Amino acid sequence: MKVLIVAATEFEIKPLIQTQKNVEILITGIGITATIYHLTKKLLTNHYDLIIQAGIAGMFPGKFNPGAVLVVKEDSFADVGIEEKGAFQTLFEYGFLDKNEFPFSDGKLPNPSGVLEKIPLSAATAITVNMVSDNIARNEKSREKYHSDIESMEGAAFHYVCLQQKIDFLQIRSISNVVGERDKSRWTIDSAIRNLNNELIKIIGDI
Ligand SMILES: O=C(O)c1cccc(C(=O)CC[C@H]2O[C@@H](n3cnc4c(=O)[nH]cnc43)[C@H](O)[C@@H]2O)c1
Repeated sequence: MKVLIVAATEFEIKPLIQTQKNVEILITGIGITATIYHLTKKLLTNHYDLIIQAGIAGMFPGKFNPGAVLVVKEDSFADVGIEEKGAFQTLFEYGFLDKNEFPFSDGKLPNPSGVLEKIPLSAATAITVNMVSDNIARNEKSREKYHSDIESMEGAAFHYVCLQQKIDFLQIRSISNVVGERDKSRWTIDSAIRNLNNELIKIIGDI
């Protein structure tokens, strides 16, 4: 089985890079734009049976704990839309896009592949943002709207490209911080990356 591992930064998958020399890796850079460009470019000339995106993420407190490693069952572009007189509407709500136009289902980007069920990790609902914010009210609105457990800056872009290209995929995220926490001394990046890579190496070994 031909597998590609995708990450926004080399830092997030350093333990994997250092120990698994035969794994093919793509570092996209942080954010939606860089992810879509670099992943699509890679897929123009290469075929993979499975693509795994791995990275850290912020959590909305409640369901999971810092350091938890999760598999994402559904992701959404949470801040792509129109803000008018203080009220935000997605492209679907504004009427620019049909919420069931492929690859969207009800405005979201689920992982439909059977691979997800074979992964022994808790499944999470995610949102993806262009702009990380410490605005508590804004973050709470996003969490309520999408029932999201975690937030990243690339996940939905990854789902979008893989669904469009009809390639099986997995998004694996470990929790490094609470969404909106900008004091990096309160992030648990080291343990999040350690746990993420341990699980990633197990998954690759089991495939
Ligand atoms: O400052 C550092 O030392 C540092 C080291 C490694 C990574 C970072 C990042 O800022 C990584 C950004 C990366 O992580 C995802 N992420 C993590 N937490 C959140 C969040 O609360 N909201 C959205 N994204 C988050 C994101 O996908 C970025 O790619 C810093």
